[in-house]
Amino acid sequence: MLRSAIPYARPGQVVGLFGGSFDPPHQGHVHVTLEAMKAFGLDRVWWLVSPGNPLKSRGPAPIDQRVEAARFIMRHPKVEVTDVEDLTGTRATADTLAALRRLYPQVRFVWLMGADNLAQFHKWKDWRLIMDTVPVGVVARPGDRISARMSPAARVYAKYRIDGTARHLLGRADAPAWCFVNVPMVDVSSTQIRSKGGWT
Ligand SMILES: Nc1ncnc2c1ncn2[C@@H]1O[C@H](COP(=O)(O)OP(=O)(O)OP(=O)(O)O)[C@@H](O)[C@H]1O
Ligand SMILES: O=C(O)c1ccc[n+]([C@@H]2O[C@H](COP(=O)([O-])O)[C@@H](O)[C@H]2O)c1
Repeated sequence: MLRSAIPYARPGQVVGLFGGSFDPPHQGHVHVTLEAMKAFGLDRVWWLVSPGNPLKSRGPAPIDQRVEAARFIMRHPKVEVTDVEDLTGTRATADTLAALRRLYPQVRFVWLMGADNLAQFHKWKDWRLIMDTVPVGVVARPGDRISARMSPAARVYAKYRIDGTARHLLGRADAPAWCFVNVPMVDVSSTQIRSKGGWT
């Protein structure tokens, strides 16, 4: 596979970063991307295909395979599928964000994730630093809306929550700021797909 060139963004643009294992990518990922772009006032979204989630013991399929599949499924002029963490040599999101902020000092980044990841967020390396550094956009996921809203991260950062009715302000908000959007949900996961034969 052709390695990604470092993606381009103009100074001042708001870029949503959507990190994931994408093992395999599916319509839930596409749905979250399009909803987040609309909801949070993003100029672009970069998919960060992870070399390996630091909290998952099971290694994913080879990154080239996941990037290729992601490019096949996610086709939108404002969305770019990247293997940026291979370029930066980072695994933990806090480290990836630090590297990207050094590389793009004039770009405004927003971290995007599904509700299941907000529920687990307090287990991530330097999670408070992430919250204090970039706005975070969270998209509803079947089964995880309540656990996300009651999660340690949601509670600790409760006063920095932007109400869903003001969601469009998130992209240009200063951190800490986060917003949970209760959009229509797509009930699909990579685990389900793998259990039905996965990539074949
Ligand atoms: N159907 C969905 N609705 C909302 N968010 C989703 C959905 N599927 C994935 N996401 C979000 O996409 C990001 C990447 O997820 P990931 O690639 O791990 O997919 P997954 O389906 O959760 O995989 P797995 O089942 O292997 O855990 C995460 O932030 C996750 O919360
Ligand atoms: O930084 C961490 O400690 C950390 C822990 C768990 C997940 N993440 C990131 O969260 C994103 C979603 O991961 P996943 O495996 O749920 O698709 C992906 O970019 C991971 O690198 C990051």
